[in-house]
Amino acid sequence: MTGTAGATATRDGEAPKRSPPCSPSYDLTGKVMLLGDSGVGKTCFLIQFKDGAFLSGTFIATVGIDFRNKVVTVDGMRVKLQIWDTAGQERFRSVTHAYYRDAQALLLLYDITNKASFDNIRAWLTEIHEYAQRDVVIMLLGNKADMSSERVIRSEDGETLAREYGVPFLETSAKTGMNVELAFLAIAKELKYRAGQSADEPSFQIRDYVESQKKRSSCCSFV
Ligand SMILES: Nc1nc2c(ncn2[C@@H]2O[C@H](COP(=O)(O)OP(=O)(O)OP(=O)(O)O)[C@@H](O)[C@H]2O)c(=O)[nH]1
Repeated sequence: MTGTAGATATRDGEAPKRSPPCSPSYDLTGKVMLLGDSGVGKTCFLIQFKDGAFLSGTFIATVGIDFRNKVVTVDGMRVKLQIWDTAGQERFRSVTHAYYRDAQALLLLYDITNKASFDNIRAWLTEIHEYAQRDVVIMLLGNKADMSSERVIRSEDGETLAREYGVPFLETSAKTGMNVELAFLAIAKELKYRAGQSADEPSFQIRDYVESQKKRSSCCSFV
């Protein structure tokens, strides 16, 4: 028996009941990439956001590139974030460069306990300017903020670098979840704003938004 797409099977003679038309479970989609040196916590950051879990134990470096989807709701709009987790190791760079072009947002991570990962941020930004779209949204993240006793990069150093490049900055922890959701929500809000969905709203500034939420987070435990 041949069937009709979207129809539910019935007894002979009865009109087939049609399924409701497929409606996508999101209003907008955006591609986000996680970048930064190997070991800064990109995979853990993504898993914390997607599943609310932290992978501790043996570190397994990402090979190539992988992605996960998550739909977030901002101001009543569902934004599907397609999040690409890249390998930080140098030998995979040529693979990941190919994915920069159609990314709308890049989360660039360093590890606050690893000076080299912070020093390499300028080289990452050079690569981004070479391979990504000119108007790509960039956010700088100082990860592993839970490891305060091993900190070698001060928060002010991250802030100064971010200001120099005109990008928003957050310290985060993929272990505790600190500021993980805020980073993605800020990106989703910016993508929504850029898509013109908020034409009647005052203009959205991602750096101001992140700063205001950071202040709320330090005063009222909001993440
Ligand atoms: N304490 C703490 N450890 C973390 C955090 N994020 C990641 N780690 C640990 O750091 C190590 C590296 O984490 P990954 O997420 O695999 O690093 P990555 O940046 O994806 O590395 P590549 O795949 O090689 O690019 C793992 O042992 C994690 O458990 C964090 O926020 N706090």
